Amino acid sequence: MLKSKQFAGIIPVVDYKLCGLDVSDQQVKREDLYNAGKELIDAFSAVGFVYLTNNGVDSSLLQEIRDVTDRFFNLEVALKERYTSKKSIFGYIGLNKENLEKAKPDDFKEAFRIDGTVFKHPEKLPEDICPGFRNLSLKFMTICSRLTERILDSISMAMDFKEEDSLNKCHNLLQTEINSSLLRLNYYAPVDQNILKPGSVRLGAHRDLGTVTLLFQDNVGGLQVEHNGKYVDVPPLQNAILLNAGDALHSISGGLIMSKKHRVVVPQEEVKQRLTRHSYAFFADPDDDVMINPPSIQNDETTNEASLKDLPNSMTFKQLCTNWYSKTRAPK
Ligand SMILES: O=C(O)CCC(=O)C(=O)O
Ligand SMILES: [Fe+2]
Repeated sequence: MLKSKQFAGIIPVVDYKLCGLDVSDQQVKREDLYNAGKELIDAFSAVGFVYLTNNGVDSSLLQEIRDVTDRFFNLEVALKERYTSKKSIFGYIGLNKENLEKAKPDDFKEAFRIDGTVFKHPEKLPEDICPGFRNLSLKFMTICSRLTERILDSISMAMDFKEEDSLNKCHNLLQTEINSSLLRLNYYAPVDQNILKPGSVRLGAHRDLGTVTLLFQDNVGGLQVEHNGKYVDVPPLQNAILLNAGDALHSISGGLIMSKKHRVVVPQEEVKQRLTRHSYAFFADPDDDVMINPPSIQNDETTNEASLKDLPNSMTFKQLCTNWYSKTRAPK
């Protein structure tokens, strides 16, 4: 039974005011973390997604991030491509350069990926062509990590995990190069029907592979989640962060928490097609050396899940990413 009283469409809404970042580490109460955790788990096990309101992330920071990303993505392609890395997934990725859903044309989006290596190598950020990018993105990543720690505490307590098995113990190394957690700044340009291939999506259907994703989206819409065999709209909710569980949390929770497929479609209305869509996704992953079971096969035609059968029952998260995800999915 879902305890949440409020919903946005089918997405339960959890009020995090007693646990959000406005409350200091010293003041936050275990009981409040536990109660919120119970609501999160209810939502994750029913729909896989939940909106978190009163989370303490400052809306003026989000506006600054939006301004700086608008400035960056509006630069000439050749300038942005100076920040595309050939060796890693860090940096700029151009329009139609990725494909999360093999049956569809390439994803109609641009993005900039920032992982934990940035704290040692801030020169990987495009500060010279986009002043302000560096400080803002580092600040934003730090805030996302802090909120993630609270959320993982809430979930661990509500799951009755022992202190030594808590989710935060598996995410000790957030913001380092031995944890693959990542901030992806997504920029979905206005859709030009003349160049769009039939069947195009802004982001192909996929499941997230880590523990929990914090998604900040504007009010344009287009995100859909698979629910009871159908794709259902996720209506934007102002000032709320959308959380969704990934495959790693599905495994760690013994299958209780659902990692649901989702996608971003091109809006039907022409007025909406002419809008730019912004979203920022912070993907929290377990540390590289955390032992994890491969997710149970979820009948997912978008990836080659059959290859899961060849995997051992338990391996490190890093091995899982290298042996399976990198062969079956586009990088997150
Ligand atoms: O842009 C969005 O709203 C969804 C992004 C997403 O699902 C992802 O980045 O994994
Ligand atoms: Fe996703």
